[in-house]
Amino acid sequence: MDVPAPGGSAPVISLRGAHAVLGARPVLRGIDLTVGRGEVVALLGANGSGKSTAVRAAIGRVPLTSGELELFGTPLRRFRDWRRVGYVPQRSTAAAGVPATVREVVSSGRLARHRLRPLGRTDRAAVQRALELVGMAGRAKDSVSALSGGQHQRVLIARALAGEPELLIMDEPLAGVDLASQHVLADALRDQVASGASVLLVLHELGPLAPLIDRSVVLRDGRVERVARPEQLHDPACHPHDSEVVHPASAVPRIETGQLS
Ligand SMILES: Nc1ncnc2c1ncn2[C@@H]1O[C@H](COP(=O)(O)OP(=O)(O)OP(=O)(O)O)[C@@H](O)[C@H]1O
Repeated sequence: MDVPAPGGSAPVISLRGAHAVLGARPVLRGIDLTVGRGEVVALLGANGSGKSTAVRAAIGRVPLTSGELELFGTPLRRFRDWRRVGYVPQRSTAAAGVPATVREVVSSGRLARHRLRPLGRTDRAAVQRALELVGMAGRAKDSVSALSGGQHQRVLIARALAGEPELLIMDEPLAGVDLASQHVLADALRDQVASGASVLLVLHELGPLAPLIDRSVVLRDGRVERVARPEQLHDPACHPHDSEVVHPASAVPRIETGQLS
């Protein structure tokens, strides 16, 4: 049985009893993860605990050996509306070395919306807005290969924002990003959330994003170890397992809907 999200609408992500195997290794071992509409959920845990695999499973990029996944209330096998989802993978330099400008890379975030049609005025405005949100508008004409790692990360985030997704998934968006830029990203995210977006973030430290986070889900060895409010994780970067336990998510699914009280 699925758990209703706050407000009664279907959760944007509903992953239930997810198991996944990579190579011969069981990496997800029965994960429940629900993100309700308008919620900001942080996925925490030690290296190798399965965070990246869980978010990739949550968008169907890692097949489940058992378990269920629904996006916006639709089972994955029937879900087609990918323009509602923006995904920023774990830091990659995939676009580096490509002879593309910052604006071109960010514009590619509109692909799912405009397909092969040329960018229209609305598309261009969304691209410009995304560039401004991450503080990269001044570098729009530069080649991405001329950017630092942190700037590159901001461009990839802008690419996801340009698609105006209802669900934004970011895998370690703060990795290698200086504190000033982390605040820029926090402001960009706050803006998205204010306009109704739901967000799933993989993080090692909450940093300036802490005030935005409704719920933290801590993974350990491919399982949900606990679900907590951010303030209950006094130092998630160093001691993700020392914090106060609220409830195991699997035992108390109500918490997974963000109804911590
Ligand atoms: N392609 C793969 N083949 C086999 N094992 C894999 C593969 N990708 C990841 N794994 C293993 O799955 C486990 C979980 O990896 P995952 O990247 O999901 O962890 P993580 O929590 O995101 O870690 P980190 O904090 O280091 O990014 C690790 O033990 C990893 O070695």
